[in-house]
Amino acid sequence: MVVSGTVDEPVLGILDRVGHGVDLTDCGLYPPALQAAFAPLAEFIRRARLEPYRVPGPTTARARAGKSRKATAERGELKYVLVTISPDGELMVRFVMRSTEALARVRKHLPSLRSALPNLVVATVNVQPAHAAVLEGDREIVLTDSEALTMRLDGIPLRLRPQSFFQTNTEVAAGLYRQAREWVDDVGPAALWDLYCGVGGFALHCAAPGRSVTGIELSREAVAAASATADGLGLHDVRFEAGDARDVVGRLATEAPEMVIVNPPRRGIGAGLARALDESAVGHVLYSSCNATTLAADLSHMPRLRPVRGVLLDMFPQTQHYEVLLLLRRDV
Ligand SMILES: C[S@@+](CC[C@H](N)C(=O)[O-])C[C@H]1O[C@@H](n2cnc3c(N)ncnc32)[C@H](O)[C@@H]1O
Repeated sequence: MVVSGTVDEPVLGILDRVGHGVDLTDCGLYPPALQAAFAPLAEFIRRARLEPYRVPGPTTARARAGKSRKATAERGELKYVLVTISPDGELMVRFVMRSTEALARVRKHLPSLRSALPNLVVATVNVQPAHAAVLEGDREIVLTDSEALTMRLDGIPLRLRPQSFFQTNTEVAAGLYRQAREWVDDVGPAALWDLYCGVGGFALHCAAPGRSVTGIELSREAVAAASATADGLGLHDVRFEAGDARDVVGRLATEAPEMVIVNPPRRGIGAGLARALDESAVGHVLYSSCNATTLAADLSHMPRLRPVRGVLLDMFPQTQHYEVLLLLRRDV
């Protein structure tokens, strides 16, 4: 939620085209248990005197002439409140602030927030000093004993830490992983790679006796989280490596698994990895994409891998975005 309004009347939601806050706390997208957190969070903002950050407004003629700096000056501290609820009903709340100016007040009043929200297990302050449309900064200050939220999907306790990626819509994510598992089991590979694996959603869902699964992901934190889940479940044939998925190009030529899952960011996997998959001995690719444009571009570099099954998932309801899961099979 973008925080706007005033310290006494904070508005949680989005900014409209002209920068005015729009209250979205009654949006039907939110699960009721998440929605129930908004009023206590607004009360916390009032109590801890967390002044909402104000985007520099449209410049006045005086300001444009350099006669008044005030008209465009940034004010306030609190930019966003990022709220995640786990399927078990636990909350992670991250306050994205311009600086650490209000940190002591956040710490001081946190106990009152915790009594209002007993299901709050992870609370952090993220410092994002830049005036840019960037959701979070590099510095994360954890205020609770716990640093991770357990996202239990189909009995698999995925560990979500602040700054790690998690699919936006947990219920749809569970459906996505179930669909992937079904198609992977139909193919029945003995060796499977999960590229761009994050905290291991696909890899851990697709584990099976006699199947070796390797997840590769850039974020070391996510790899540590995925490995901890695999260890906790006693899945010894599922391992995770920190690295760039595009660097598997060389390995694909010498030790190609029977099947590869890719779930890249919006930019897609790119021509290099797409061509390497196309030219490898990989029999099936499962491509989960949140951007059909880059998916199409990637597919154009994989002419020997034909889409044989596809499903569209409404991962981002009430937006024009969607997730696509495609099963590609090598044309022989
Ligand atoms: C769309 S998310 C998918 C995560 C995971 N598959 C899931 O279901 O939660 C993309 C992931 O790719 C990771 N990533 C981005 N660029 C990468 C790269 N070049 N190599 C490996 N991982 C990358 C990001 O850190 C992020 O976790």
